[in-house]
Amino acid sequence: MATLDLATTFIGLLKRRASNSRLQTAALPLLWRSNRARSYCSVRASPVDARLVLSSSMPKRGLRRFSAAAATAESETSDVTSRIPTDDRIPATIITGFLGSGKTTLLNHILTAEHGKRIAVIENEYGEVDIDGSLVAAKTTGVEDIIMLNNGCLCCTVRGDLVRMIGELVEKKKGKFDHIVIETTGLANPSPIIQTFYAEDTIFNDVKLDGVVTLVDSKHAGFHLDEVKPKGVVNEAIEQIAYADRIIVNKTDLVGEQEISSLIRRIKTINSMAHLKRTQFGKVDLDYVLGIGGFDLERIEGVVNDEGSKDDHGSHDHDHNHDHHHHDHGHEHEHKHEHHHAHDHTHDPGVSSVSIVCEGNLDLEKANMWLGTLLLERSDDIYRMKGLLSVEGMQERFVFQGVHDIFQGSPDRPWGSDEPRLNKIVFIGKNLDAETLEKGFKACLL
Ligand SMILES: Nc1nc2c(ncn2[C@@H]2O[C@H](COP(=O)(O)OP(=O)(O)OP(=O)(O)O)[C@@H](O)[C@H]2O)c(=O)[nH]1
Repeated sequence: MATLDLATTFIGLLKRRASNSRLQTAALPLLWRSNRARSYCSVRASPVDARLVLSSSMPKRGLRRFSAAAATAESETSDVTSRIPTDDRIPATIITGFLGSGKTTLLNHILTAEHGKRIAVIENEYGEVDIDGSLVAAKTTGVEDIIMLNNGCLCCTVRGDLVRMIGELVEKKKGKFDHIVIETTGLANPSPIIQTFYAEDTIFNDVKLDGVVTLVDSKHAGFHLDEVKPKGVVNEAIEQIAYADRIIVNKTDLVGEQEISSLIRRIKTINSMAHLKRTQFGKVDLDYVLGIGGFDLERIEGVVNDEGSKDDHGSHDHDHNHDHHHHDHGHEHEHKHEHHHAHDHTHDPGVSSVSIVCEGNLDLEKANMWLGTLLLERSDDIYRMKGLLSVEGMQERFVFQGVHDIFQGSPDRPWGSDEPRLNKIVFIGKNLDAETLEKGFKACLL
């Protein structure tokens, strides 16, 4: 057992491995209480605060993350009401979506639109040699650099290339571009690409993941979502939706309203966090896809409050007058139910969203234990999560977000005097059981 300074907001957790069973009993310092007299970077766990129980095999990755975050924090002045340090790293957007869904069309739209941003593009066209046809727009606007990765798929064989290329971009051209856009192949699973932004110091220190934008082909998506894959093989179409911050339901000119509505309902079952828009030829406002802060703690509130992905056609009749209790429970089940009946095969991808909204104060140690254990045991299955918590004795709200075993959390602004202390969490993942999650959460309430 050890107590550590809590100067970090990033803690990588070791994935559970059969040979590491002792980790299963370890809890990690996910939540921590702030202290007004202390600066962001010197918040320390005292015996009455989160007690950190660390296994001797605390992953090196986690410790590296610790120092990287602390280095950022050191330059910050101490201001408890804005604990989250300013992040001036270069934002990067991942554009993903199934084959032919309109990724390059969106990229061209981004590159030709007036936004004043200097954009570096990394395009992963598996097996393609000639890019001229696909990137016409590149020649016409302020594109700083186009890098092709065409000897494999970003999520599999060329991750090292991605790291190297981003490293080179930063080293040689820092200050010459404002944003990086990465277009993946249609068969890419976004997860390893997302994790690269946290796992590699060379990227993490200079570049931050801004968001994952997923294109969905209105006409063909249903077919791909239904596809039954061999055991252990992911359905990329589902994964691409599950990890998204923004979903663009494209090619709406090719199908009728009923088909679109049904697809959107299905998408929301998988990912209730992402905002969603219907488009033709990827025509969206640029601020819908760039500068979205999908992984920023400051923006968690927008997501958990809007939760129930926004559809600009307003077809989502989410009940905003919820009773702060069991918020989305019925909603999720309703969709799951619908899903099972809509398809009469045995395939159940089991990727869904679960939300918990509940008023009350959390016991810090119990909440740490619950979340820590959940991540140690289920981090492979929990694709993304975001939350805003009310911790007993903490004046500020505690916000967090995570992607698999990467967890980022911090107190943000103080609770208002009349503000109900509402906890809100959204999980997206595989085989999530809403009741178990809710029960576990409620057991942490005082
Ligand atoms: N009808 C219609 N066609 C579209 C729309 N958006 C894109 N397309 C066309 O669909 C085709 C595929 O679009 P791309 O942008 O190349 O799709 P992609 O996702 O980059 O394709 P891959 O790189 O092969 O995965 C092109 O011929 C586009 O012109 C749309 O909204 N409606």
